[in-house]
Amino acid sequence: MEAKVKSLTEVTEPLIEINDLSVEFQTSTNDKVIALNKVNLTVHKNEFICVMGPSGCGKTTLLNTIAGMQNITSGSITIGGKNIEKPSPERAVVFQNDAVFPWMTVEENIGFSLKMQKKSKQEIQQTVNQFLHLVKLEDFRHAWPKQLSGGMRKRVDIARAYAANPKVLLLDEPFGPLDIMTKEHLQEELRRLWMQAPRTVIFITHDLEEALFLGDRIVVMTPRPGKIHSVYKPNFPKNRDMSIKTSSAFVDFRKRIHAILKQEEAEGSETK
Ligand SMILES: Nc1ncnc2c1ncn2[C@@H]1O[C@H](COP(=O)(O)OP(=O)(O)OP(=O)(O)O)[C@@H](O)[C@H]1O
Repeated sequence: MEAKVKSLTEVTEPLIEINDLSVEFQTSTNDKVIALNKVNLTVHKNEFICVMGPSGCGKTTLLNTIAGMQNITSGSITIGGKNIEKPSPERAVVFQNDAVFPWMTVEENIGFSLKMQKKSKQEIQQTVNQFLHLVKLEDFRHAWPKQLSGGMRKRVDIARAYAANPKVLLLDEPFGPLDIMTKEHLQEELRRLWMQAPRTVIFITHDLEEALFLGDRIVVMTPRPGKIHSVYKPNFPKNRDMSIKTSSAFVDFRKRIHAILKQEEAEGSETK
């Protein structure tokens, strides 16, 4: 059961079903680390979910498990009713450090996965052009990654993941290392891209404002062993820009979730 779902007004088709998911690790000293403990969550088709929580609460483990890169100890994850067993092109992952190939131009990077999928040259070119346009890099199609800024490379990385036409996009703190202005610019661009080309997105972040700006729902996890503490649906306008950050509804949500995170942090340090 999801805890405290706030004003869930839209009902869409469930796509990802996470049921009683637990993941344990064995350390080198043979100790057991419970990274996830009976996590339950339903993610709907074309929903944008942000996952937040204290460091070490299992956010990356959750993302890696959905990606099929991490074994499940118990419970299950299904996508469209099918169990996840291994990585698949239907789930594209974007990490904190971009995965842009330095030996390929911008357009070759964006078209790479389509080439691997043996799409026709014409289809590759069409999709590459569409995403170059969506991430506003048309003038840089022949540029090499080393000629781009960090923010531009991140746009290539997101376009590369998107162009593969995955059902699910998994993003693990993709804007973490960027400066605040670049970060906010990319947040607006990602939201705009998602509005124009909807996908199911799971976005991990430490940044509460980023989560509130980007997400349709915000999942707050507890300190290790990671569980879902609460799920919020702020219902901000679908089409949004940075100006919502100063709205009273945004400030109010920010305060509420911040208080929960502070309390979790305090409880976590008491039990250490
Ligand atoms: N391969 C591993 N072996 C042992 N323990 C691990 C392994 N991977 C993760 N852990 C532990 O599992 C817990 C969850 O880790 P995870 O990286 O998922 O947390 P996180 O919430 O993403 O953290 P952060 O926000 O700091 O990136 C942590 O205590 C971590 O030390």
